[in-house]
Amino acid sequence: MVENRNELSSFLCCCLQNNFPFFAYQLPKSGMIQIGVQTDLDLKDYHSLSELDEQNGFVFSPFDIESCHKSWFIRSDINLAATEIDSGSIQLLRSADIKMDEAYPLGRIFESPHELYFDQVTKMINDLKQFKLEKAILSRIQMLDGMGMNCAVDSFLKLSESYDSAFVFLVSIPKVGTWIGASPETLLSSKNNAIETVALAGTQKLAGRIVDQIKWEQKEVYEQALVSSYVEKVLENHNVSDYHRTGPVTAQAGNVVHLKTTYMLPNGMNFHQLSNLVQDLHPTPAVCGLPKSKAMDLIREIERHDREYYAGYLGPIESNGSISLFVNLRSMKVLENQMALFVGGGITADSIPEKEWEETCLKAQTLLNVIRS
Ligand SMILES: C=C(O[C@@H]1C=C(C(=O)O)C=C[C@H]1O)C(=O)O
Repeated sequence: MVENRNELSSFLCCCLQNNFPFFAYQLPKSGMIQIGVQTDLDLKDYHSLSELDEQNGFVFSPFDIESCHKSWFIRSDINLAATEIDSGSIQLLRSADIKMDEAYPLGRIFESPHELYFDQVTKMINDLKQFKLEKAILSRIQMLDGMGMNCAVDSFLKLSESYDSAFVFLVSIPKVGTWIGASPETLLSSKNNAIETVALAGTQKLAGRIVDQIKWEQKEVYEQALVSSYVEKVLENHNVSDYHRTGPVTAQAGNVVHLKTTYMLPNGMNFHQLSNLVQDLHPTPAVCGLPKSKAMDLIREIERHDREYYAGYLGPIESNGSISLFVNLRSMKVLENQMALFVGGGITADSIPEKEWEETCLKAQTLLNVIRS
């Protein structure tokens, strides 16, 4: 826990209450929270990451880039490490007062109860068989009543204290939304000359077992292999061949484990090349499916809610070309007096609806165990 937790908490609450576009995040294994605040409401939306070359800030992109949701860039006009925050830091915010007079549009949040999810999985399995698709990801929303804006900062801080190996974030854009999460999945990261992407899929309950001794069934191995071969195809299309692959190994994410293959890419890719790679990687078959466009159509047809930024990507980018982008998973959209928790899982022709429901409950617990503690 950071020593100045109270000051940090007041600072983040002040950002929220005063409608600043801002972000706070903790990179995996960094143990350090970084904060960036944009001091006006002139937000930039982008189509391709390459438009953001040499900028410092944070990107927030939706699952479906053809939807009404835009990809946003938050500038970090104020850039602070959490440890630097003291009572004087709030003065910095006060000097840039940007109170908005319009209310937030909250959008349509549609919870999928057990019965509906069960029916949707069954339909998805039938469609996968009928149209010969390999995999599609079905998601649902669980509403958390009585936990809203006033719990946002505390929930973020608790997640940052509990999940050292996740990308823990709190991001807020007026009129777009406030999101919190602890993602286990890197989309693409390039820092200190190490460029990395992963293929993550397959889920089991950890249940007190030793991570390295966990065995996987054929269905999960197949699901994860689909993601790996997709990543490899994208790399090949971008003429990246001399990468180093590790795995698949079992990786822990709170109370669940996944299968994960890590790809270390050759040094020296510039921002433009990385942007193009992101464009093609997203959304991976870990959150959309295969073949991509048919899986996307199936998701649009079967899911009744709008994923918005769930299963999109987000993270900091720096003017020196560093990027740390993660998939927006194990995350919640914060509403006035509720939170909408998004969870999903990969469906194949062999899926069993009840097991798929249980998997989403397990994933939801990753967040619930911590924020309700
Ligand atoms: C879709 C989610 O997770 C993704 C799907 C997984 C799966 O199908 O087993 C595992 C990890 C993630 O890539 C989620 O957490 O909502």
